[in-house]
Amino acid sequence: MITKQNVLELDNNDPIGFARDRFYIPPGKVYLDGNSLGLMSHDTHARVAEVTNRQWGKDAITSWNKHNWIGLPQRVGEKIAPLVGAAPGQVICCDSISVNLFKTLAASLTLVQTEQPQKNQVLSTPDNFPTDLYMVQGLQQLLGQQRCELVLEKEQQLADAVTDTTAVVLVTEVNFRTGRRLDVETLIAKAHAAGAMVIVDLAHSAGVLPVDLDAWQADFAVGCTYKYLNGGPGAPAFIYAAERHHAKLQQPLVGWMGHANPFEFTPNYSPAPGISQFLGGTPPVLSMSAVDAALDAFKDVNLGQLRFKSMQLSELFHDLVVQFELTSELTLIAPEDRNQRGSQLSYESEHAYGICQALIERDVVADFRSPNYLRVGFAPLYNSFHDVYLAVQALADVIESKAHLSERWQQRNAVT
Ligand SMILES: Cc1ncc(COP(=O)(O)O)c(C=O)c1O
Ligand SMILES: Nc1c(O)cccc1C(=O)C[C@H](N)C(=O)O
Repeated sequence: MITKQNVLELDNNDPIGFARDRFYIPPGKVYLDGNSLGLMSHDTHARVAEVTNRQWGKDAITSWNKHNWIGLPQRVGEKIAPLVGAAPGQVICCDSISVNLFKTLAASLTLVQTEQPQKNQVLSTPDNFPTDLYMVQGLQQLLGQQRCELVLEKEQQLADAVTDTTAVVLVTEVNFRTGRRLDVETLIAKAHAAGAMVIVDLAHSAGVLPVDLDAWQADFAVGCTYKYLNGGPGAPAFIYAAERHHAKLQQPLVGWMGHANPFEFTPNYSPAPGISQFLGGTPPVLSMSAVDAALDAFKDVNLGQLRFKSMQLSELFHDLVVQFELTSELTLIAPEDRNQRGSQLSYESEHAYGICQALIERDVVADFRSPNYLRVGFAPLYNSFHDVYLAVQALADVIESKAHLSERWQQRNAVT
């Protein structure tokens, strides 16, 4: 039997508990939606004020040099790099995951097909996040099936589905619906043995799992900064490209910021060396500055301890769900083994939307994913064990009072 006292002890003994004070916690709320939008840190709030008040407000255009706005994509990329196991010079902050997928898909197809023109398939999973699949479909339309054909295989059979015609494997480490974490390292080894490249989507990994791109020998990776990196709504994404590919890189969205000498304004494109050639247009200075400041919340936080706490949080949540006897309404679809999960739990329920809305009414923020999943995200930087206790208490209250069955939940919001 888990008691409130046990839970408070976990908080008292939490070696990274100090990080919670770095964030604005919405007053009176338990926020378990950092897997969709991370919370704002005090540093981020202060930086946005500084950038608008002083940099833009007073120094205006001189800030490109004076405050090094122009170097933000590289600077922020270098700050993300240690969180994803990348040595310097391989990560840059820019665009959205979707746009970065387009660039890395095109670049990897070109690299593979230069040596092995018969390889035309991009292998992925039907339950990948839709934008990942749409980007391949768009490229397939543009390049034709001879150069790009999307092939889908079940997540757990992905490694065995790599064939002679596989050019690129596009994999998301943590499934956004189920929270299942894939063994990306083994997948990369299998793909490489067959002469294919791998692009890893780290949307639900960066800032919460110990990602090791260099050690895994990943070819490319993409990720967002608005979830566990807490960069803010619509914050720019990042790209990783392994250094061994830099000399031969070719990506189609060549913009002036990715030029070797953008301020020479020459008519012909010549790529900047290294990772910078993935840049397209002008960086979004306000939101990229927010990301820059948000990353300081990881200062002195050990990533192993972060992962351990994330697993403890999800385990505590589910143990309490079992203790409160809620499993007849909620079926766990995340793996039972906490090692095989990212930092979220997902439950299937006929009434998942109503449960989610009734929870929000009780100041517990989780989210719903179609058709009938309740997702609960754990952000170990700022979530406490007590948060989890309060959340499951509220969940028990929803189910006991049948608040989830209210007519009011017949109509769904546009964004869930
Ligand atoms: C796995 C995954 N990839 C991509 C995205 C979307 O990427 P973006 O909106 O930054 O293009 C999301 C969620 O927003 C996601 O969960
Ligand atoms: N990126 C989002 C957005 O711009 C609005 C609302 C939600 C999101 C999301 O994070 C979706 C998300 N990737 C997911 O895991 O469901």
